[in-house]
Amino acid sequence: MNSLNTTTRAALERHDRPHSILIVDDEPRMRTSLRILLQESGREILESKSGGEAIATLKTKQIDLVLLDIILPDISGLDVLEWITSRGDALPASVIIVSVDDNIDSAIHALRNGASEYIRKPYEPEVIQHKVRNILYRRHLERDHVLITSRLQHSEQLHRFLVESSPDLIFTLDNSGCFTFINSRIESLLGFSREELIGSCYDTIVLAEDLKTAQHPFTERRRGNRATTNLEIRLKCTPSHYRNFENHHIVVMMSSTGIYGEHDNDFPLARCFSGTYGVARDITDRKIAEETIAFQAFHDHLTHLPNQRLFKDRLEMAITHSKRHGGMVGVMFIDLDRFKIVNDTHGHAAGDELLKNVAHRLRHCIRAVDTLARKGGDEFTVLLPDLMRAEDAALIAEKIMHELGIPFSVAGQKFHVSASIGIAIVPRDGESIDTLLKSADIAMYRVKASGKNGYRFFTPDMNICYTKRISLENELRQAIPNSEFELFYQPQVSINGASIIGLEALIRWRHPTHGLLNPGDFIELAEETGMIGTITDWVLAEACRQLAHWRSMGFSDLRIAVNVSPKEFERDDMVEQLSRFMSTFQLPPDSLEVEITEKILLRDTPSVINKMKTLRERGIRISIDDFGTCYSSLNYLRQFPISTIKIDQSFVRDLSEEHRISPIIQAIIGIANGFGLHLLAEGVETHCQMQTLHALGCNEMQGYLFSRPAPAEQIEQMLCHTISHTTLQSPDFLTHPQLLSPLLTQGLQERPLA
Ligand SMILES: Nc1nc2c(ncn2[C@@H]2O[C@@H]3COP(=O)(O)O[C@H]4[C@@H](O)[C@H](n5cnc6c(=O)[nH]c(N)nc65)O[C@@H]4COP(=O)(O)O[C@H]3[C@H]2O)c(=O)[nH]1
Repeated sequence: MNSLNTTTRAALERHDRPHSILIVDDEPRMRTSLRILLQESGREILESKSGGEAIATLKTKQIDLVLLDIILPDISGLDVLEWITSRGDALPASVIIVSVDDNIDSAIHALRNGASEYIRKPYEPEVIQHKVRNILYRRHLERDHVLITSRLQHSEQLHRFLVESSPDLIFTLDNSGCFTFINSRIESLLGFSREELIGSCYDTIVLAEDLKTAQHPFTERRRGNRATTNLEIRLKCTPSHYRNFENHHIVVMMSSTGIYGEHDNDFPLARCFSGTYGVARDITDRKIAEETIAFQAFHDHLTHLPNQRLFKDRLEMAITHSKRHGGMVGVMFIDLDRFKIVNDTHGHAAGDELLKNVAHRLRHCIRAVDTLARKGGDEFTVLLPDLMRAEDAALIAEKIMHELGIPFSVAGQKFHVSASIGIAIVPRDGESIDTLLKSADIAMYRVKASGKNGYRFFTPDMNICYTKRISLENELRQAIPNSEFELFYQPQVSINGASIIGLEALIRWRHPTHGLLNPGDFIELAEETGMIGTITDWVLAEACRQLAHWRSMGFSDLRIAVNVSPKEFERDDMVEQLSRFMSTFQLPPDSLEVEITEKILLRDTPSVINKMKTLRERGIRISIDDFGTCYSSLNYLRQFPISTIKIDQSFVRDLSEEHRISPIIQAIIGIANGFGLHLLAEGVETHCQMQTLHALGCNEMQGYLFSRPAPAEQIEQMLCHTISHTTLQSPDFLTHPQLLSPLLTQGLQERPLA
């Protein structure tokens, strides 16, 4: 350690500083004669007349030599000497005792206690001058020595600090590759202690797979530009020091250079190679980040399967290979059937989990040389690069269908998954990536169109069907700007009051060439392509506008039901959008009913519940379409603030002359009564269905028996007619159910618009 304090070192470092001499004697004459005797250039002479004064000067000034009398008025000169030597300075002041005391013991005592010389008074001037010169010269040398030693110590300390606190591994190896030095970073980096590594070969810390690469850098003899720089190598961690990643090693970037020491005795001119010096920087985190980025660029983040970029790259290679060497390549397009329902009813977390499980199973259906990629959503593609026969692709498709046929278990629930698979073959169906993917996609759509859950090979005639779908999609985009949508309305009637109590708004698309299209022809496409949002907004605005118009005509109790698809109901701005339309057209809240499907209840998400609660708080009615088809539990009805349930037409259809009893309908009516909900049966087509429903206690109905969905103008005429037709009484109506519709129709013919 450096024993010089900063002041001392600073003083020592001032090389040109004059030597300072302190004369300590109570006799002024003695002091003056010594001053005269010793005065020369490069010397500074100071005087003290007592021991105390001498110590005070020594405390504040850097003194090289003290000429010290023993007999002083206060303390003894020997005490001053003891004070000087006991201070522990790196270079204490030299002391010459100048005394009248001729006792040999005093001299011995003084010399033993650190005095450099003992001169008896009276002294020979030459003697004292000579001794002072010698001491000052020796002191000069000592001062240099102390200074150099201090600088060395300081420099070593600094280097040690730099090496030990370096974030890099710093080491030296002898000429046989064994560690001679290694900084403490090794412990935090690999878990080895320095002691166990010193003397052992570098291969102790190098990963077995990298030993060959490590051989040169760890025994590096070269220097300068030719030496090892920035070589990546993997070092192993001790078992107790595994980091948070699987590989149990770290990656370092290493640089090393040869160390040359003393001259070799046999070759005095050659510098002798004594070992290798190396520095290694931990770049593991950077490597992991790089690998992650590279992986993410080519893989799907949910399933970790190759993404389309990587898939297309491999497909291109397979096509090139097939062109050069012949052979067939298969391209499969897999689309899970009705997967949207899983997302809609169970939420995205369950959907994602299911997709991961599906990906896992699909991976086990293909060979190692094949590539399974996720295209996005519920779509996957498979590359079969080395097919012997096209039929082999069919075998794989069958295997996939069989595997998917086994139910999946996600979040404690069972899911049944099926897929539609389209297959295209190189070179038969094309030799470009886009053509092949498109062909497989078209074949997959053909499977979907013909009932899903199957596979098909692409055939050229499929193109026609595909082209139709694409053009329908393009036309759908233009339907709103071209004002091609219309709302039809179907009356909802009260049997007891024999009146129209509400209307269900049902969208129609007046297609320029295909004529009037029902929602079944385009709503699914609108949902798939994301166009449903714009369509819903248009429907809501138009229904509110129309209702406001009818209410202004005096039909003030009329209400309208509007269908909102599950995906749309999830929209964040759904409630606000609805409220905005209602306030624009100044409609009372209970004049609007939002029809949602039972599937939404199954989602059971806080967002759905909150949205429903807000709607109800604002007075807007909510009805459940197709009630009873999804087996929703009674618990849902308690939890969700519903106002109306609609008996699905599939249950109504079952009611006939022979089967007038329907346990399901009875149960639904019981539930509605029990929960105090409105009840409405839809799809009522026959007299018998109406009477049975009425007998069971269902009073509100909708169906072709009363009226088909019709354009607003026709509905307006119906409304005017029912109001004016006072003869229509409930008992008549029940016994003659056809009364309403024909009468309305007659009314349409007979009565001009009011
Ligand atoms: N066989 C038979 N059918 C009857 C009878 N009475 C009514 N229908 C039909 O049954 C459907 C009732 O509507 P929904 O269950 O809400 O089912 C609707 C609804 O879910 C959906 N939809 C209609 N308009 C819209 C809309 O504006 N937005 C959304 N998202 N979906 C809509 O499309 C579905 C089909 O609508 P539409 O084709 O208009 O078909 C209507 C209607 O024409 C009957 O007595 N017998």
